Amino acid sequence: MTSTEGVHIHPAVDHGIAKGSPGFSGGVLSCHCATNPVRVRVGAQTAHNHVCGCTKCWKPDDAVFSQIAVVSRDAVEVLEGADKLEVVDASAAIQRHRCRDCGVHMYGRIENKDHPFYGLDFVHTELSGDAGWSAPEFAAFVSSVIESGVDPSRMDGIRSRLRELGLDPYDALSPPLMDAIATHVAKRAGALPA
Ligand SMILES: N[C@@H](CCC(=O)N[C@@H](CSCO)C(=O)NCC(=O)O)C(=O)O
Ligand SMILES: [Zn+2]
Ligand SMILES: [Zn+2]
Repeated sequence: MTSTEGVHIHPAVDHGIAKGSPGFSGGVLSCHCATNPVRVRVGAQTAHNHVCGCTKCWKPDDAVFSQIAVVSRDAVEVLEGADKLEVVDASAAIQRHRCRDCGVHMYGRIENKDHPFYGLDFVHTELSGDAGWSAPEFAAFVSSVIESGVDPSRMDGIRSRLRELGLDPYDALSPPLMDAIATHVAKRAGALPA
């Protein structure tokens, strides 16, 4: 059996996963700047929280995965420090707005109205001091951690640890999200009724 001792995923899950609170209605995310932090209000509970191994999502120092969830873009408002925000990659589907001083990603927005997830922003709820955010439910883009330099020999341990935590590992998004994407594509192509 593969040992999971000493396998770190992300600080928000390494010591057990906090459950979301019923009725939780959001909070304020702050970047890591000691002075004049960027502050972003997320005025609703998040959904589809997951850990993500892709190279594009922001990870705290030494974490192998990011933790990221979605929320309606209407619920996201920059309260302070808008002048410090810059888009990491304007050509990406998810335009991640990061603090140019500390590098933390404050929200990721989809501007393409044809994208299956248009209307949802991506946020890292660990940037909030509030408890009650929706709990991570699965692990996405697990094989992608290799692209960040993780030795492939560590993958058995990483996948075992994810399963131990109850975060089923996938090399893309979870099956329900992949089905939602495929349904959107099929409707646009006329393969399914709109
Ligand atoms: N192997 C690539 C995968 C990058 C990727 O496709 N990431 C996903 C998930 S991010 C949140 O779960 C994605 O949808 N990306 C769109 C975008 O970043 O704009 C890698 O690791 O880079
Ligand atoms: Zn900052
Ligand atoms: Zn990602």
